[in-house]
Parts: sequence; C-alpha cells; structure tokens
Amino acid sequence: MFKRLRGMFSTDLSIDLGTANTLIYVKDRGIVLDEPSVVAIRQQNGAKSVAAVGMDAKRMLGRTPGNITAIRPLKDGVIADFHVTEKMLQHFIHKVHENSFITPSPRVLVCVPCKSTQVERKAIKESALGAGAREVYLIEEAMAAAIGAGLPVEEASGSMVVDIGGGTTEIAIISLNGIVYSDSVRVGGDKFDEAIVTYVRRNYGSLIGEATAERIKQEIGCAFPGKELLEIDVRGRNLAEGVPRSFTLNSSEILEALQEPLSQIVSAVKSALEQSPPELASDIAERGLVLTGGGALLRDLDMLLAEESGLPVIVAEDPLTCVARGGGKAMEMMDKSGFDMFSVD
Ligand SMILES: Nc1ncnc2c1ncn2[C@@H]1O[C@H](COP(=O)(O)OP(=O)(O)OP(=O)(O)O)[C@@H](O)[C@H]1O
Repeated sequence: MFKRLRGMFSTDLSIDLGTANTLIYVKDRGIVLDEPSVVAIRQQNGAKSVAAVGMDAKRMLGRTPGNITAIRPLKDGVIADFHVTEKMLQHFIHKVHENSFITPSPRVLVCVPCKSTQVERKAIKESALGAGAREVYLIEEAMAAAIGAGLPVEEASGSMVVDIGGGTTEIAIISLNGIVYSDSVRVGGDKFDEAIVTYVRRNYGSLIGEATAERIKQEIGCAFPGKELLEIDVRGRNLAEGVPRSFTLNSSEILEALQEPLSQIVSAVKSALEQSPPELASDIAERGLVLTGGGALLRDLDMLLAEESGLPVIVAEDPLTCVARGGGKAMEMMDKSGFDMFSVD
C-alpha cells in the first residue's frame, strides 16, 4: 500500500528505447525528450569516454575524427552494446530531470521489441535502475503502439497494429488487453536507407552516406507508384573518379530501390493475417490495420499495404510518438488494474 501511495505522488516515465530514436513521455506533460539513439565515444590514451549523446552525436555520424566513434548502441531492434545503451539511457533520464521538475526516482516503463531475449530485457531493466529508476516495468512495443494509436485493446475484438521503426517492424493482433499474435521482422527504416545506398552505388557508381539516404527517403521516397514524380539533387563520391559528383534522383527510382524491404514487410503482414484466429480476422477486416512508427510516414505505404492485403489501412496520428504515448497511457491503466496487466518479464 505504501508503494502504491508513493507511486501516486511520483512521476512515471514511459520510455520508447528505439533503434533510431529514444522518446520519453511524462503524464500531463507529454513528450519531454525526443532524441536519436546515438552515442559518440572518445578514445584517449586507451580510455573511453562519452563525447556526445543524442542529437549532438547524430550530427557526428560518418563525420568523426579517428579518436571519436559515433555509434548506435541498438541495432536491428536489439541491444548491440549493453554498456553504451546504459550510458545513453542514464544521460536521457538525467536530462529529463534537469529540464523538468520530476521526482528523482521515478517509476519507469520501457517499451521492448516482442522478440527481445530475456538477457536483453534484464539488461534494459538494469540500465534503467542504474539510471535512477525506482521501479522498472517492461511492455511490448506493439502493445504500447496500439494503445498510443487509440485502438480499443481492452475490447473482445481484434485490433491489428504494424509498427515500422528504424530497426524492426513489429506486428501484433490484440484482443482483451492481450497479444494474440505477434511477430517482429528485422526490416525497417534502416533497411530502406541501406537499399537506397546500394541502388545509388549500383546505378550511379557513387557512394552516399546513410544520413543522405535517409534524407532522400524522407523527401522523395514512396512505396506505391504515384501520379507525381518527385526529384532530389544529391552529391556522392564517384567511385571511379574518387571525387564528389552531383546527380538527380527521382521517386520512381527510389520506389524501385525499396522493393526488397517493402516486400518483406508485406509478407510479414500477410502471414500475420493468415495466422489470425477467424473471429479476430473478421474484426480486422472490418476495422482495418493501423500503421505506427516512423516508417509509417513513408509516402503511400498505406496504399501498398491496402492493395496487398485488401483491407483498410490507417496511418495513426503522430506515428513517431505512438509507442511512448501508449506506454504512458498503459502505466495509467496498470495503476488502476494492477501492474501485471501489460508488463512482461
Ligand atoms: N517522413 C518519413 N518518411 C519515411 N521514413 C521516415 C520519415 N520520418 C521518419 N522516418 C524513419 O522512421 C525511422 C524511425 O522511426 P521510429 O522512431 O519509430 O523508430 P524506432 O522506434 O527508433 O525503431 P525501433 O522500433 O526499430 O526500435 C527512421 O528510419 C526514419 O528514417
């Protein structure tokens, strides 16, 4: 009871610890932190230290001198470097403390990929405790995404969410506050960027960095042939001449470049629908499936999925923040109905 009372007076944080971005949501305040999941490490006289975290570190990606490396500690939706992830989480939690009047030892809910291992989940819990959290709960990303998108997860009817992040696409069918089916494929925004880098190298004999590929994707990328042909001027290093060269890319070339990762997402969605229990499948057919995550912003991805699945497809409002907001709402629901409601070990 004491714990419960104390909980009522402290601030709860919901953290979307993503491959591409980390977001922190606080009840009544909204999103208080939204930064890239990037850490720059400086190596000096054999000792390593953190040079920059988040936005500052992302600017350094691909532009660092020899003694600094900018890394993304979460890759393909899993923790690639536990130690650096912990440092990053600590930095972000402290930053939130500095900028807002939040109790020093908050309760923290971290959203984790559905296919994360026990070892990864334990490491995330320990990182958050090490960063000053009083209690740490974990929730599956897809559940948080569905709640954040406003789906009626508590009803006895099927809701389907497809969360397309940087490293993974998480697909879940939810009913009565539980996940009936979930799958995670290691395809997301990063694979789109890699596909653009490969396309440019193959067709233009030029090398572009991942940041340029991401910009191309966001400005002219599309998942379905549209009426409008968009163009972008880019500069890359010509591999034969070794010097920078400018060239123009158009949206139909990017559509061609993205075919492989797009088809992997389409087949994961189809396979989820095939494996869904018939009653829930009919609910989904009626209500449609909802897209969340930054990948949902790829132009006409909803049209591609609608064409391939034959179902209505809706892009959630503010898809980039759905998971963090949903985590916050889940904490409120868990406060009322018990913390075993959504949390996973
Ligand atoms: N307008 C846009 N068009 C296409 N892609 C976009 C757009 N805006 C953001 N993205 C992509 O969304 C991805 C980041 O999405 P998000 O923040 O949801 O991922 P994440 O939660 O960090 O990753 P994960 O869920 O895999 O851990 C990046 O690959 C980014 O390039």
